[in-house]
Amino acid sequence: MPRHIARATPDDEPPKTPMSALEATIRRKQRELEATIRDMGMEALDERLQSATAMPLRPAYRLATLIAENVPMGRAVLVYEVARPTPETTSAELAELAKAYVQVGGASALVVRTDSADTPSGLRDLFSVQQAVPKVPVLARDWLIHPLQVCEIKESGAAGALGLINQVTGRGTGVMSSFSAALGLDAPVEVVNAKEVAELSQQGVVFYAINVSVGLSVAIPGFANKIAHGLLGELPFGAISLVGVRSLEEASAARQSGADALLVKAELLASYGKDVRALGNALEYAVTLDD
Ligand SMILES: O=C(O)c1ccccc1NCC(=O)[C@H](O)[C@H](O)COP(=O)(O)O
Repeated sequence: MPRHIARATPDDEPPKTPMSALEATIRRKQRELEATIRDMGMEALDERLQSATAMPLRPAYRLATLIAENVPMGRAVLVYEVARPTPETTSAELAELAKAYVQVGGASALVVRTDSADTPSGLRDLFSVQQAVPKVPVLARDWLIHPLQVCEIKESGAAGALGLINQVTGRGTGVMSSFSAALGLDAPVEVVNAKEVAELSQQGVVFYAINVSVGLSVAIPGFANKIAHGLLGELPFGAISLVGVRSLEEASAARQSGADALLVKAELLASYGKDVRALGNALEYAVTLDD
């Protein structure tokens, strides 16, 4: 995705600051949600939000629980991203890929993209994958900006969501985080600096996400690992961490820096093609800590 979207300005107008790709995505998301809420009506929206809180997910916090069980044994939880290999891939094919990741590839949890820019049937994909691997926590990956999205994700049977980004939701992050928690969902909050961690931990946030590709337009070897290492060191005692990794080297470095769970991103999965077993073995080797 390009970092900036260039906008043509007539010669007599002062040049405008280019809209970042993130801003453009969030504006699109806002438009999509506004249309959904307009069709649904405010009353129905209120009812939907209330009934979701009245019936929280059971068991709750499946990913956080899995991490709490594994970390004391010295094991990292590997969360694989189940991405469509081609735009034509169906929900059923995605579910088969998910099964392979769990049964042969060593995934302990999965993430499915639900944004309309990635799939025409995000919530169906999420539902199909969760049905295919009922014992495994499956999370949605989307841009989370409204509680309605959290309800939809819960209603699809998922265990949680990735995509609550403090840089995007700002002062609304606390509300989104506690609403997700009230529904029993895991929704780690993506942070980029120590100030955010300090503010969010004051608000009771305990599960943090680190995306090392954020804001890095120049590929300096080892720089992303240093960022992850620094942020992991800022997390309060007892906090849970999930770090996104794009290579075996990043997986190994994140683990050595103390990451509890790793989001194994589509780039890394794709680099092994169909050899899911080889991928699982390589990852296991990369994240095993020497005594
Ligand atoms: O993308 C990550 O590395 C990541 C790691 C841990 C938890 C969540 C993560 N991503 C969720 C997001 O919503 C991303 O910030 C967003 O999709 C942008 O991702 P990218 O285009 O790969 O920077």
